[in-house]
Amino acid sequence: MAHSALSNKSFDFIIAGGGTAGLVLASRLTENPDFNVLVIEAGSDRRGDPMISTPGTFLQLYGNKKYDWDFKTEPQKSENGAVHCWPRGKGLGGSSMINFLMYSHCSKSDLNIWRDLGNPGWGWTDIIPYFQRIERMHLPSDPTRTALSTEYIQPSLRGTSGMIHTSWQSDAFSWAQETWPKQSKAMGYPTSTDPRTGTSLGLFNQLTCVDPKDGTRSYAATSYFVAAEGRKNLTVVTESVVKKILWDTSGSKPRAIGVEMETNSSTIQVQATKEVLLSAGTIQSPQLLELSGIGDPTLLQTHDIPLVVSNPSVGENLQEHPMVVLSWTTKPGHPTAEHLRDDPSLLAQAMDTYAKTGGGPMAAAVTTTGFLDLHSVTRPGTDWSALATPDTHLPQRQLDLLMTQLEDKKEAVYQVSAIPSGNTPSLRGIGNSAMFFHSVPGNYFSMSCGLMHAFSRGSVHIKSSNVHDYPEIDPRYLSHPMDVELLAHSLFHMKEVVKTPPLADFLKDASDGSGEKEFMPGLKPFSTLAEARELAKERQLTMYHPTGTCAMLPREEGGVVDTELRVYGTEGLRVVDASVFPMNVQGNIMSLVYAVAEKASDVIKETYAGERKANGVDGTSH
Ligand SMILES: Cc1cc2nc3c(=O)[nH]c(=O)nc-3n(C[C@H](O)[C@H](O)[C@H](O)COP(=O)(O)OP(=O)(O)OC[C@H]3O[C@@H](n4cnc5c(N)ncnc54)[C@H](O)[C@@H]3O)c2cc1C
Repeated sequence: MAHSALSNKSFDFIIAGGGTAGLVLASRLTENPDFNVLVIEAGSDRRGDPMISTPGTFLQLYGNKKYDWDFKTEPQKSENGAVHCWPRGKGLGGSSMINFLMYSHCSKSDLNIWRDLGNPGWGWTDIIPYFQRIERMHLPSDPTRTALSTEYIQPSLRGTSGMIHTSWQSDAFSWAQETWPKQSKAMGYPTSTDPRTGTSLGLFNQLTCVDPKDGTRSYAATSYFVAAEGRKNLTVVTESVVKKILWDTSGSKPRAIGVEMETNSSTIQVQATKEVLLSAGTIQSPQLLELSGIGDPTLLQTHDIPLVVSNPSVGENLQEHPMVVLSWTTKPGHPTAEHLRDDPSLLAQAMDTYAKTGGGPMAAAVTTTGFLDLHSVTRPGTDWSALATPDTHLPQRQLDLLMTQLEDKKEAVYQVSAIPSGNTPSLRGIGNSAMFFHSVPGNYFSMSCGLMHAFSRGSVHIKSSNVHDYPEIDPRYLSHPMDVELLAHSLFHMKEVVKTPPLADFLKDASDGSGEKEFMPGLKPFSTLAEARELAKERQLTMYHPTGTCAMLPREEGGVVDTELRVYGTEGLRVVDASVFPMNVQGNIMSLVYAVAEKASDVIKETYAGERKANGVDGTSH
């Protein structure tokens, strides 16, 4: 549809943001031919762009405004003013279009905590069917099963006919991938089980969102959107920005009746007869609420935005997975990413293999990951409960639940990952691509430890009434002392891991006789906890998993949406994306974003099922 033809047109549902969650909604809602749906997406349709579809090019997308909003955080007080780049996907598919393709899973306890926070219907058993519905898992070939030790997966727990392809590469296994599960055994970690069982510890090679048919990225635009694309009841406009929600304030509650949007340099209004659904993500869904008059009255007044609903919780409760990375020098003869950097003929060969077969190194994403509990990583003797200090940004109930998970021997406190490549965290404020594509001569291996349940809470708020002004993002990284201590301990543990064979056999010994492995140049040695704390502050990075800014919680406990994801105090308005997570969960969160959107689609369909019957559409009585 021509953008101009949209003006004053009406739809049953308007979805603001055609990202990960937005395209699930679009696809599922238009299964009902009676629903007329409009999706408005700020970015472009990048299907077919090899930079997106080739798994091996993802690290080059960050900071490129063609694909990435390229947000920056506020200077972080607890990190001597450090600024972090926060990439977010801009285009059909949103962040699923640019992410690392890792297909992970939350724990049973993570979701039961959601339920216990006042969200009946959102516990483990409630959400599991949606995980099944999302996934189309491809069994590994025999060489893959042997090389990557994939036997921990229980196929019976997995979806095999869903929208998102999950698989492992079929060739070009790296020494790091083959060694990783063996390292788990050598460290005495628990034997890995399928994360779908609800608990999952140890190191393993996880699934990635790659369609093995041609080795391409499987994401919201190539799956959910493709399934719905030809439907007459779906309209998708790209390169168009939702500016704010339109209201009817004549009833007892303000009702969302459409949106104001900018398209082709003009501003138009489009009507929604049933609902407006915000799926603009953790940064921009709260931005749109505030621009539309829902938020803290003082903040809205500062920006001359008329108050529609007072709710100071909008944009609060921001949570992330902070992580630290260490890198070591590899021994000669073990290929790393730097070999591709330094030898253009190797890169050309990899590209050629990918073009001809859809395989080779360019078809591989990161698989080497795992989860560890507190006691597997930290040094004995720390009084963790003494570090659980109250914080005005962290509700006491959340603090208590965080402590329960921290002390639970079955729960992951850390996600540990590895890649055969160096990393330069000092460039965290310059760009994520620059950090990975470092220019330090030599070959390296990196390991990271990320906190699954951070204690620090931040916020996202508008800086002006203009949708084009990026909001103020303040994760308040490491503002809680627990996070600093947990990361500091993990730095010591990583040093122990790399000193243990088989991994130790691939890394150079330090030349100073210390018995340590040789760090990548520029990395400061540390031997005391005080030094490790400082290093954690210098090297802490984003894991790209912000959540929680439009939390599904009781309103008096910081909630923005209820258990049907309706925005408190309004009618005809829901938020469906990662911003509704009340508390962050273990692992890479995309699978849960898909699951939340699948469940939301069911809830919305159910809301109007009665209406269809009442209208006699199903041939039933009035
Ligand atoms: C670099 C990176 C790596 C990651 N790696 C992984 C990984 O390997 N595995 C994993 O599980 N998770 C990963 N994640 C996290 C995961 O991808 C996201 O949490 C998830 O995709 C978020 O989905 P969403 O629907 O909440 O938001 P998004 O998918 O970001 O969708 C929001 C959409 O709204 C659009 N939008 C915003 N504002 C407006 C507006 N005003 N008007 C119109 N459109 C608008 C945006 O352009 C975007 O398309 C990663 C994320 C990033 C950024």
